[in-house]
Amino acid sequence: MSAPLVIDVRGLTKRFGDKTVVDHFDIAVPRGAIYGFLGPNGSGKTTTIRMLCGLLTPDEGDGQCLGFDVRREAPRIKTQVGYMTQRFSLYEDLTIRENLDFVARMYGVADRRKRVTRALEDLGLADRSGQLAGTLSGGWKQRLALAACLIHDPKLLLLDEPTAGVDPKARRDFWDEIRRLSKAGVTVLVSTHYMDEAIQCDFITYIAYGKKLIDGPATQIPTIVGLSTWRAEGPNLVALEAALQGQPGVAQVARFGSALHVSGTDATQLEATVRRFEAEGGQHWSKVPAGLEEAFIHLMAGARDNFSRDAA
Ligand SMILES: Nc1ncnc2c1ncn2[C@@H]1O[C@H](COP(=O)(O)OP(=O)(O)OP(=O)(O)O)[C@@H](O)[C@H]1O
Repeated sequence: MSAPLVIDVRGLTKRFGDKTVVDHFDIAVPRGAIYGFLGPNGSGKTTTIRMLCGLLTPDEGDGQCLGFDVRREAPRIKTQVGYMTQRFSLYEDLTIRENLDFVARMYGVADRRKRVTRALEDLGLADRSGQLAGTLSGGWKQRLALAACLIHDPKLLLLDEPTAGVDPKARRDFWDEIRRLSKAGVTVLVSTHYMDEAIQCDFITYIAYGKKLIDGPATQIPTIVGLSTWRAEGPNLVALEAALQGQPGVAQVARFGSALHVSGTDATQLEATVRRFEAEGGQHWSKVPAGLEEAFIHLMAGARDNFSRDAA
């Protein structure tokens, strides 16, 4: 039997003035899932998250979050959600313990002092409990923010770019914690711009210009998009990149470290083009599985075209 849905909304729409920033967005998130929320800057992720947790009222659309109506029962949703905002939103001039105590008090947490002490220990913050939050490094601030949004044992975590600007070790530790929470039955909706994080999600939805472009299991997104990808390694990649543009079957050419990835949806045409370039020598070509990044670049190119048409 499939897991019950913790979030199930349809047609969610938000307008600011005459601008529609979230446009008929649907999402269904099963209990215990880690659901990645991706899209370029300004695509409407934060606005959607704020509608889901009851901080913003949708202009259109309906559905439930944690079994409560997103329009009519926002106060009840708020009590069971842990929301980590994009910017550090705790008090810089309070200590770590004081911040956690303040949040625990707001949520009316029972046995508050014990709960705060446990939170400090769980997240490895016990030794630093007397330190002012404002003096913490980015990684430790992020740990504190996570501890604060877990203090009332929420069933759903909404994390808005929680690892932006955090070093790789801290990001890895953070994701270990997310997986541990998910195993314990906590549902996680997390926005991110990092592909290595996206691939760790059970499901992904990708939004651009307020509209959902795709959703599905993270590992299946490239297959759903239907991309075929070839990798070119060797010298003169700048010239190769220019020469490949507009060739039959080539939908996109993108740099991946020291290589070029060339992708398209017409596998036969693309291979014919690749073979032609391969015959000229110079670079080493290999077929590689399409990744999430190629899939999203491809989707974005299509979305831009549609957006220009819409705007025209
Ligand atoms: N209160 C507001 N009033 C007017 N416009 C707003 C408001 N909040 C957000 N917007 C606009 O809505 C659009 C979507 O913003 P949002 O923050 O939801 O995007 P995002 O996908 O979270 O972006 P990022 O990845 O940069 O955080 C942007 O154009 C933003 O300027």
